[in-house]
Amino acid sequence: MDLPAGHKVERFRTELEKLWIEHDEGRTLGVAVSGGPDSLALLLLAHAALPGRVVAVTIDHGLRAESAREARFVHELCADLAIPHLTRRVEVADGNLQDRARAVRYRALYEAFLQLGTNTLATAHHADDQAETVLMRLNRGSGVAGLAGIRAHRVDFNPEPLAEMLVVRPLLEWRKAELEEIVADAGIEPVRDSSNHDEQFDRVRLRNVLRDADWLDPVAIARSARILQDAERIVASEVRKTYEECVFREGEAIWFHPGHPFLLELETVERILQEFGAKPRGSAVATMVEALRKDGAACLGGVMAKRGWHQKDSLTQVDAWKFEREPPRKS
Ligand SMILES: Nc1ncnc2c1ncn2[C@@H]1O[C@H](COP(=O)(O)OP(=O)(O)OP(=O)(O)O)[C@@H](O)[C@H]1O
Repeated sequence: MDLPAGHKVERFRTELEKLWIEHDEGRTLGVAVSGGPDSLALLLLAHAALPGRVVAVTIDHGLRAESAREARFVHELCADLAIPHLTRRVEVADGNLQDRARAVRYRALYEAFLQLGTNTLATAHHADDQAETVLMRLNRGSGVAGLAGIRAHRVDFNPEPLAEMLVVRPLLEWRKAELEEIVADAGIEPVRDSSNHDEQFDRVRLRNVLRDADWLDPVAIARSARILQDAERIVASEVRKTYEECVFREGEAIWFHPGHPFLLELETVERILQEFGAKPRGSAVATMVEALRKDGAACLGGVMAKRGWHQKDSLTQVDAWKFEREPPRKS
């Protein structure tokens, strides 16, 4: 089997080193491999860049008839490359199938990788995935966190056994076509998931639009998302400061002293709403802040907000916004 060319392996190694915080020579990298072209390319790149330090896991959701066969195919490929590999079968209850399947998949991945001796795993999300995600969120009026897209790295927790998991996405600036080429050059026939073409999913419709719009550049979109991931961290620290200095809890009510840039008011109000257990969309929170600025009153997610005088202390009254739970409606 032909492994990826040297310059591709070098490019991958450079990207991985940026993400692999506290990288040390002996550390093992877990690769989540579905058997599709993207994750097979990730497996080949990782194997070439870190020989003897890669382990892999495949999750069999059992949602498609061929899934057990596909997991066996990945297992055999890993055996050929001497890569330790585990398959985990998971059950997904009905409901929001994709979200639910994702949560169950990550949990199972974490447990299997811990069993294989690593708490670091890579997934094969690439620039085309990132561009689809960012465009879908732009179209929903998302804020900074949404537009930051798929995170290049994130830390998560596995409850049992308790472990900090580092998830890295070293392929976010690679095009899908480049990954397919790596797999084809190795002479491997990847698994094809038919739901990747199902037009009932927004993502697939957008994928088709992107394919036909050759003037849109997914790598450029992915780079912007990366900048926004930094911006998100900076905004988060400003929001923490605003929260400490300008938000006051009084009994069941929360007061906020406004007069900040729109973005800070938006993020702070979103956090206040979360304190009441509400989780509205970013675009709805933006509408609420606009209404508060203009009319001094707004309701969202069971929380009402009104402009009023906040008696901050015996000497100071501040023109502020007061947030309270909406009273139960009379029948
Ligand atoms: N069945 C699976 N087994 C192992 N890894 C998987 C499986 N499905 C997906 N992955 C990993 O997750 C990556 C993204 O997959 P995909 O785009 O299908 O999932 P998603 O639901 O959009 O992503 P995510 O769940 O991470 O938000 C894959 O490239 C692969 O690394």
